[in-house]
Amino acid sequence: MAGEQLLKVQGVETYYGNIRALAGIDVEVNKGEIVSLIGANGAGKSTLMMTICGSPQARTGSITFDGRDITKMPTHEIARLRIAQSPEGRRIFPRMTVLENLQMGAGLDNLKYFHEDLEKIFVMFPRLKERQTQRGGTLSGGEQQMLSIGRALMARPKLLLLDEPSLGLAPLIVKGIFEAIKKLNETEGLTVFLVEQNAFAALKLSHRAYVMVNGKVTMSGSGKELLANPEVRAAYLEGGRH
Ligand SMILES: Nc1ncnc2c1ncn2[C@@H]1O[C@H](COP(=O)(O)OP(=O)(O)OP(=O)(O)O)[C@@H](O)[C@H]1O
Repeated sequence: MAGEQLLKVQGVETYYGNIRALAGIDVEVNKGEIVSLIGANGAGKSTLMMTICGSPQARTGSITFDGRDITKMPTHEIARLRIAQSPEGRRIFPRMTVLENLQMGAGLDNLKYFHEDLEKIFVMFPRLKERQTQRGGTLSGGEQQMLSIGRALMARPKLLLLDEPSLGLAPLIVKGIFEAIKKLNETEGLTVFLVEQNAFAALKLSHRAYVMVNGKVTMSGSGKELLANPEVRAAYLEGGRH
């Protein structure tokens, strides 16, 4: 049901050796929401995404997903609960074709929906349909991003985690990808947690957002509130495209 809590991150600390990358994070995502996490390089955004997926694991605090404690669950079990990730850098399989990459995303559980889901993704990203037989590694950056999102969607996620979908892409391509995310949310009720350096695009798209600085959440609010917030504007929006 829309509005119900789906993900709750409470007091999470994550370390790389002795270095504390997350210093007590509290974040919530409700069903049907698009929530974004913005912040500068090195703030810990990707680390939070990875911690939700169980690698690295949180040293303290708790992560609950769909009513289950996933804090110490191995990554493959977390994926089975239908959290799908489109990671930073896309990580598609470069030697496999577009179609094979999408098949890999579907996994064995979803084979019966394969053709239906594939058609949806081809409607969303017609470019992928045209390039079905092309190897992933030879796609353009934008096409690889579409493939990475498409592959994550083939898993029929309850929660889609997107790490920097706009990275290295031209503004027009970013616009197309963000519109596709918005449409998925509106038509299918897909819940999305998005990490972005492109704060303007992310805040415009999101129902709610968190600002992260040095491993801590320093601000949160609706996308609109944060877009209008002078501190956010000065730190993340001045000089940007808006
Ligand atoms: N594998 C690792 N080993 C050691 N330190 C790491 C590792 N990965 C990240 N860090 C450190 O943890 C901190 C948070 O990094 P993280 O990648 O989560 O930030 P980010 O907000 O996603 O940044 P960016 O936008 O640049 O990707 C940084 O100081 C980074 O150097």
